[in-house]
Amino acid sequence: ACTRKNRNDALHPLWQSPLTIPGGTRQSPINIQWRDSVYDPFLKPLNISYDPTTCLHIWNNGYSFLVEFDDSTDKSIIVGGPLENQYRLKQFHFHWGAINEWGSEHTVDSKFYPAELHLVHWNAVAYPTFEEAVMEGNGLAVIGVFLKLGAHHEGLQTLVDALPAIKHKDTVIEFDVFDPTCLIPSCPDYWTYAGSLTTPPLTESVTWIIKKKPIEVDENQLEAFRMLLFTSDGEEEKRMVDNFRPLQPLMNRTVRSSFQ
Ligand SMILES: COc1ccc2c(ccc[n+]2C(=O)c2ccc(S(N)(=O)=O)cc2)c1
Ligand SMILES: [Zn+2]
Repeated sequence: ACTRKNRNDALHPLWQSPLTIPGGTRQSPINIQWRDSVYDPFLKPLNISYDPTTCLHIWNNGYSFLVEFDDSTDKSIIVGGPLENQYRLKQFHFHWGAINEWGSEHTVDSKFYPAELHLVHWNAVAYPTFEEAVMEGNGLAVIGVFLKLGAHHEGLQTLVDALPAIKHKDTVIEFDVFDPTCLIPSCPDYWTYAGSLTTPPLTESVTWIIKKKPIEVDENQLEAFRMLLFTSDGEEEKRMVDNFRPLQPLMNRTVRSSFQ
């Protein structure tokens, strides 16, 4: 039997750093208790306008796979909702489980979904670079969309077809045109709360916007996520699964809803 020096060996490198931010008061993810969320009539509809040609590439960064966008202009932005001004789309990625019983980062009334999509935007009005925005309380806005097992998702299949080419960590392929709007439910309802990045550097810079309605994907599409690897080509293979952070304490926060 193999002997591990310590438990950390078992953990993906991402989690070998401290899991908690000392003095963290607004960490993510959290459980969203539907009946404790507070309807805010002043929340605006979220306005999403993405230019599909700003899509650059899809890559495996060793903790998820992400599709990155050219964020040097205001061509792909979100505005409205709980946000003070517009935020630029930088990338989207997913978190998922080894089986369909879990995988999402946020939960709703303690229910896990098999996966969760994060569309990451930054406040280019207030800050000159993404790296600076990551360090500021109003620097980032992430739209969270739950994935549930159900019908085949046509838009997602375009991504799924590219995954075999980025099986290993640090592999990347061109991705010329993709409109992530097809991955966002048309139902306008969302919850919103002040939180953090869910991977290091775990900075408390995210306005979370969690869509109430999930999108449906089929078993083959979820299985395609699970054939990705955390590891580089030539290393001992470790399947990329369970890349979600444990739930964090709500502490002194209220989750607001855009719907009654
Ligand atoms: C300043 O150094 C950084 C900054 C950001 C980094 C990062 C490493 C990985 C991911 N990021 C991210 O941008 C990032 C991390 C987590 C998330 S999440 N899962 O949407 O909270 C979104 C984006 C390093
Ligand atoms: Zn994420």
